[in-house]
Amino acid sequence: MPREKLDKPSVEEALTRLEGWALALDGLSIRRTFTFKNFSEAFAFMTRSALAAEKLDHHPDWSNVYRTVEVALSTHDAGGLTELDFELARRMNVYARG
Ligand SMILES: C[C@H](O)[C@H](O)[C@H]1CNC2=NC(N)=NC(=O)C2=N1
Repeated sequence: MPREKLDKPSVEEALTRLEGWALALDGLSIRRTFTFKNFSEAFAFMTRSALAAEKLDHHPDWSNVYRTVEVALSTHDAGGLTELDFELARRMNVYARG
């Protein structure tokens, strides 16, 4: 999976095909807040996402409060967004659907 930084038009195009995520104000990450029925569902989502992150060798910046999970994805090594961020975001959207 490529780790080259995507240019702004590519980021904007990828975002139009990605439900629920927004570009951070600084343009360096994409963000989404997921809300679940309860803590167990939130934590199950985090477990699945963590395993996917390990497989991709690409890891979320996230925090969990009770039944919400706030996620920011960026590629620190590239100093911005890459295809890996969008791949992990797509997988997280699938896991959130249950
Ligand atoms: C050496 C290792 O591949 C890198 O440090 C990876 C690990 N996971 C990572 N995750 C994220 N989100 N960004 C990175 O730049 C990154 N780099």
